[in-house]
Amino acid sequence: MTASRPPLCLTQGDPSGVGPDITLTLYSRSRDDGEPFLVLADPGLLRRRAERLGLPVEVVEAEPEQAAEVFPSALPVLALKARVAGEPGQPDPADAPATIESIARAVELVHAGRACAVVTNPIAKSVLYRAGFAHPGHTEYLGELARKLYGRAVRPVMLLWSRELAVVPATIHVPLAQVPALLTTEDLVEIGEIVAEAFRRDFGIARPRLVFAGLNPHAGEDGAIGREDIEIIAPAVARLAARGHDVRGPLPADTMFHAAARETYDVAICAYHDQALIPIKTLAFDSGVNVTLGLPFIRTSPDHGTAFAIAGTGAARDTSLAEATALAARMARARA
Ligand SMILES: NC(=O)C1=CN([C@@H]2O[C@H](COP(=O)(O)OP(=O)(O)OC[C@H]3O[C@@H](n4cnc5c(N)ncnc54)[C@H](O)[C@@H]3O)[C@@H](O)[C@H]2O)C=CC1
Ligand SMILES: NCC(=O)COP(=O)(O)O
Repeated sequence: MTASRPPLCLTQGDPSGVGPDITLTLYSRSRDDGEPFLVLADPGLLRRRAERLGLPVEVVEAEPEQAAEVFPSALPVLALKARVAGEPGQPDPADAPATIESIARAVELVHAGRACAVVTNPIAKSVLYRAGFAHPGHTEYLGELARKLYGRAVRPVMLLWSRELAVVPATIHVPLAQVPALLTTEDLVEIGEIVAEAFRRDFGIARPRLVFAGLNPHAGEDGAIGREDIEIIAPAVARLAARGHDVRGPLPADTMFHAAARETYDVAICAYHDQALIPIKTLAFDSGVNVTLGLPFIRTSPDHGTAFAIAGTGAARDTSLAEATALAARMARARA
């Protein structure tokens, strides 16, 4: 950790999910030598959950500037305006305003230079939708917040990163039936540029090796099983190659994720959510990190969701959150 760098800012996530559990667990085991963080949450929620889990964690209200000093002895929490019920496993749309407030204020803190990165805890999209939340997920909401606060166009791109595999879904939280119409050559080129720049800047890879997955079985089998691979994805690959990128594709998605194939690239850009997330969650569920590229600030998150069934039981592993905080700190160092 660097004393002069502002702290990481963790959001509350859905208060009925495992976010409080993994935050408290990570704090318990990293307070002595870990990267200091501040949590934007209802302090009462964290106190109740710590007691339930039997974790001897003192929760102290603090400003971001006090976080590094407080961290070794107590969990620093910047209190939300809203209080939450946060009953483990019983999500309540009435708690949604606090969940949303936490995300929005975390972005305000990084914008003001009071936090070095946003690390989000999991939200349940359907619970927020029921409360009127108009964004598909964090990724899109963070893009909207960034546009407003920073006053410029932002194209948020979802990256799921692990030591085993890194993947980017070109389309994210959309119905599968809409995917072919949403894939455009221009958008894929823009995503490829954003991904290549991020791997250079944040991951220290001078010339990242990009591959694109095909949309159709066998990448369309020369057009016999769908033409999107030829008409949309291949031209994007050609355009990126012409700009000097190390890029291949479209590759048949069924044969590009085995061990030897993964050695040949740094990041796979996939056509849709599950094409990208199934391989990484199979290989690295406990250590995968969700990163939003293309934002004017750093955002990471554990790759898993709210896991309501195990919230408050002590069964939630904090390993993915630990990787998310470590990666956010690494990115902050790379950008310093
Ligand atoms: N970044 C985010 O905010 C994300 C949010 N979600 C949301 O989470 C909700 C639930 O989604 P699911 O598909 O059920 O996925 P999930 O990741 O919450 O759970 C899938 C399985 O993994 C287990 N699991 C998850 N995290 C774990 C942990 N830390 N330790 C041990 N076991 C763990 C769960 O108990 C369950 O068996 C959805 O509403 C979805 O929108 C899902 C993914 C990411
Ligand atoms: N499956 C990934 C996921 O749902 C996370 O999305 P986001 O909330 O980070 O946009």
